[in-house]
Amino acid sequence: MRGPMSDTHADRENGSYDVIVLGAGPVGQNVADRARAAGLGVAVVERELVGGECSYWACVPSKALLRPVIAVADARRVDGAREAVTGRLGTGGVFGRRNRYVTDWDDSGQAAFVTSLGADLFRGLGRLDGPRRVTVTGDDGTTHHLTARHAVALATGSRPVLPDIPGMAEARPWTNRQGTDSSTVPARLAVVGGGGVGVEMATLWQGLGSQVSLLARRPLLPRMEPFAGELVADGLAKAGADVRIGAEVAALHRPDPRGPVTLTLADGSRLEADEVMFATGRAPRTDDIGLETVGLTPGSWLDVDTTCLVAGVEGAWLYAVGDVNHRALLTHQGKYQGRTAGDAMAARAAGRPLDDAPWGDHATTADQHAVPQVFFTDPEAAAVGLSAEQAVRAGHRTKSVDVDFTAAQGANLYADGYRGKARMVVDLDREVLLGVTFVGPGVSELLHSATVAVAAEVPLKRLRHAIACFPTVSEIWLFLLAAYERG
Ligand SMILES: Cc1cc2nc3c(=O)[nH]c(=O)nc-3n(C[C@H](O)[C@H](O)[C@H](O)COP(=O)(O)OP(=O)(O)OC[C@H]3O[C@@H](n4cnc5c(N)ncnc54)[C@H](O)[C@@H]3O)c2cc1C
Ligand SMILES: NC(=O)c1ccc[n+]([C@@H]2O[C@H](COP(=O)([O-])OP(=O)(O)OC[C@H]3O[C@@H](n4cnc5c(N)ncnc54)[C@H](O)[C@@H]3O)[C@@H](O)[C@H]2O)c1
Repeated sequence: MRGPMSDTHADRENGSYDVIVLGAGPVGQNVADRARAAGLGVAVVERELVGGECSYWACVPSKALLRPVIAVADARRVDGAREAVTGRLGTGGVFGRRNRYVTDWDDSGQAAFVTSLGADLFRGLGRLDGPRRVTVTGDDGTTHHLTARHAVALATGSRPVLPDIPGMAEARPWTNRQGTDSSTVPARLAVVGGGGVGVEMATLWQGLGSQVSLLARRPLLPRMEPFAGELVADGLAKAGADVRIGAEVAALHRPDPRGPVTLTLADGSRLEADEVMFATGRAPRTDDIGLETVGLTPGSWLDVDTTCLVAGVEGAWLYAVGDVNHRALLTHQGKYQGRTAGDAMAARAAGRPLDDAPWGDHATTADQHAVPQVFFTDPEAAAVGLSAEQAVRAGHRTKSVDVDFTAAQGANLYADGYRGKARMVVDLDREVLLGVTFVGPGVSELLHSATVAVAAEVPLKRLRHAIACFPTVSEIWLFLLAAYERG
């Protein structure tokens, strides 16, 4: 096998590369970056926009749109500042801000970044065509046949799932795409699904002036501590949204495509809205990427090892990174996998030993122990590691400590009438943290302190010497540790 720095002009003319990356979202770009940094010849294939769902219809536009909503809510929590907030949000300014952050859905900047790495960018649909082979079909029907000496990385992301409900096609529902790229505010918006997309979209569109109904079968944010979903539901209700837990949509009717949509719920009641959005989970974009040509099942999530190699494929050449491996459907976690897998490919290509023991350079150990996540709702919900219930289920001997943020003067000074809660889950055998959850205004920037403590397994005896500044929201740490010590 040839080592790194093996791509020559002739190789590229022949479509021969060290590494081929399918999908130029944030994750694919990170694989390409690391592989190029190690001197490998890289081809990147993208069928839509370089930058992926995250840049144009997910993280970036949603946070660009949510920020003005939260900024106004924050100001309204401070006596004196509140009086200065008059009127409604300027939707022109809000949508203009979003358009700037998504570069008007023009990917030339990110495409230039990929080529600046020294990677070749192929525009078109990439499909595996047997081991180490990829075919790219462009919109204009042109075809490129590529081969990979060392690795193919599948970074094709995920798409929204629409449940099989009568009338779905007629209802022309919004998904995360319309929820983030629309520039008109529906007077009434029904949002179905109480996960991350549902709660953020409900916060956003209610804040922009829609009358939002959030329909969730189960309590909100089921993967976080229960109090997170409860406080977020309270916040939405306070903002004027109609939050219905235990609601199930049975049928949809929209006889006039320009008219309202009627939702019939399982209890027989009806709800009329101007748009309905489904935020009911994701499916992997693996149905049409040639998985069957390498013995895998089209449409499946891809099982991977700690270096992100796909299980059940001979020869250590096929990697799956980001949403497609279903480890953690988060950009930052996918990028971490991309960096780790890119480094592992380079080590394997050079014949160097792998450092894939837990927390090694070629191991994605944080995927199991220290995944951080923030929902940018009002209040924000932020968590890292295991919830109390997950920790017990994983067999740990634990103690959970809960503190109300009003204990911290920094929180009270940050927002009058601050409402929020924190929990830390302690591993009693090792006296380190397994997980931490913060819910409250401004907690998103507090989360990284907890992520460092969980990932680095900082002993609690040492953590008590990490002093939070007075008077900041971070003072919550002092009260969590004191509550733990009190027993
Ligand atoms: C509304 C919403 C908000 C979110 N907010 C956040 C957030 O705040 N923070 C966070 O961490 N995560 C957030 N997420 C999750 C985040 O968007 C995903 O985890 C992230 O986009 C995954 O990155 P990826 O590169 O794996 O996939 P994607 O971003 O989906 O990129 C995959 C790329 O592959 C391309 N592709 C697919 N198939 C092929 C093929 N056959 N050939 C060539 N190219 C192909 C696609 O066109 C796409 O460009 C959010 C998700 C949604 C829906
Ligand atoms: N800020 C962030 O980090 C952020 C924001 C949004 C999304 N994301 C990530 O993107 C991914 C996708 O989010 P999502 O909210 O689409 O999926 P999800 O799987 O997190 O939540 C979907 C919800 O819809 C419910 N549901 C499923 N079918 C339903 C039906 N027929 N009727 C009513 N409810 C139904 C499920 O019970 C679940 O609670 C998640 O992994 C999430 O973490 C992250």
